[in-house]
Amino acid sequence: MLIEFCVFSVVAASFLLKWHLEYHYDLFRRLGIGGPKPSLLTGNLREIRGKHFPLAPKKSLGLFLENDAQWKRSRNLLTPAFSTGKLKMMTPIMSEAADILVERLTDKVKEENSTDIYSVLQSMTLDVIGRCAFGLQTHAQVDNNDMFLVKIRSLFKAMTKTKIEPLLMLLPGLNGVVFGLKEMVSFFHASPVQWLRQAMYQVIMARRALGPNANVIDLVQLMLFPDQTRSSGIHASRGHEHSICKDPEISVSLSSPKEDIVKSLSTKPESPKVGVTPLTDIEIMAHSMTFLLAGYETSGAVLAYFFHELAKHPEIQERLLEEINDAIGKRDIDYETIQGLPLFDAVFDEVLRLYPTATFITSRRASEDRQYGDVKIPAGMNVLANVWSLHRDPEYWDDPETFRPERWLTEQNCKRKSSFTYLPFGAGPRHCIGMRFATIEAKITMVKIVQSFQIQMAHDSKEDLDLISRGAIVPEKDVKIRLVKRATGTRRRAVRHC
Ligand code: HEM
Repeated sequence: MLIEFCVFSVVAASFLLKWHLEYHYDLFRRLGIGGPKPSLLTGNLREIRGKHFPLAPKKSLGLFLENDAQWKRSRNLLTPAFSTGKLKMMTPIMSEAADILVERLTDKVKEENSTDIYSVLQSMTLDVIGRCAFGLQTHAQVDNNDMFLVKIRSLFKAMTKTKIEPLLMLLPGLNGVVFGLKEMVSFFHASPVQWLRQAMYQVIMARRALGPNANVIDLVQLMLFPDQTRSSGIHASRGHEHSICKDPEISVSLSSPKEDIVKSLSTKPESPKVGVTPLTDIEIMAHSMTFLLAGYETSGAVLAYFFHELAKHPEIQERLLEEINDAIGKRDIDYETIQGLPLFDAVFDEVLRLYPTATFITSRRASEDRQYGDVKIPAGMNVLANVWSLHRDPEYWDDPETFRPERWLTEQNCKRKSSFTYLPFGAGPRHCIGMRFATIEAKITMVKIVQSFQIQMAHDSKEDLDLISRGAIVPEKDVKIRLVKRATGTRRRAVRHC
């Protein structure tokens, strides 16, 4: 009897599991959404892994993770930090980082026939975001062992290597448990996330100690004291030493023993004002981490794609140089001078059309049931825009696989930017908050590079880059190019270290 009961239970459980999986995998068909037929055991996992799609596009911190009223409040509080005025103040920092890049590459040209530009650019974008966002004088460009660089690299490496995706695909209910466990592990072990949080925490504490009148205006300061920094004439910080600040009074070492960060951070906002509830320390830390990761990963990859395409198109480089000479001449590059460079803008737009690096983060949750033709989107469902395919769809683009910046110089294609067929930075109220920051950084860097070097394909360059997805779509390994120094380069700006 017991044996019969056991056999019956196993058979019944198998039928139930089969029914559950069939029902689960049938969702898209029921909603009228086409696509490859899922297998009973693995769903569409094979197709997804084969094409290197990411599985958790919205797993991040800060703004990425927030929704509805919470997101709206944060976005309102953070938006002024990216105003034209604030960005103008940050451009000298970007320009200085680009000068260091040129110097570093000048040295490399003497020694190497082929340079991996991707790793060099990652270091530069880390220095830029470190300084503009947190006033940190990271030295990633000149020191490969810079702790921020080491930790951030190991964080992204770990993200590439994750082996839990298949499990989460089969049992989506485990999502919360797995991420909770990961949080716990990172809390008790010195994971890169823990180290970076610790660093952010120390910046926040140091800045709180300095108060609203500290003579700096970076993102942390703007988040801590939005009202004070909004109206004042204070300027962008050129950065502090790794121990956070040169001021001995608030100097703190990032390698100091671990503290219970979450407990010691305030969860109540300081001095709440009528109408606006300022960000709490925990929120500021989450937003800081988001800016750090978003600013480092996407911008480094986009600049690497820029180099790669220019190496393949020397004629465009010469036209860019002409444009710089006509529009800027010997003047220094700043916020104003980079505005009048239409060909540069076109090249930037075309790079982002072919390589929309953040393609898999443009998603929205449906707030109500909607019907689009035969497709039904139920309330609560997450919908992801497949920007990569959209940007290469022959229905919208002539010769879509070809790098052709000229397409952006026609009025018809310029209009396309506002028609939801071109979405490198997303769209609507939730579009990338760092869009102008990233654009200015890329343009300043590339103007200085084109002024200083000819970019060529090296003997070991790849015609088509191998790409991987780890949240953003980034080069899998090196991006090899050859640089030849031009006769006249950029002048090194006078650097004010204070
Ligand atoms: C070339 C570089 C970059 C690209 C291609 C890029 C792209 C994107 C995209 C596609 C989104 C989603 C937009 C949507 O859902 O409509 C996004 C969101 C976001 N980006 Fe960027 N990004 C870049 C650089 C940056 C930088 C430098 C920062 C910060 C300094 C940043 C911070 C953010 C944040 C915080 C969000 C979330 C916005 C929200 O949900 O309100 N990004 N980005």
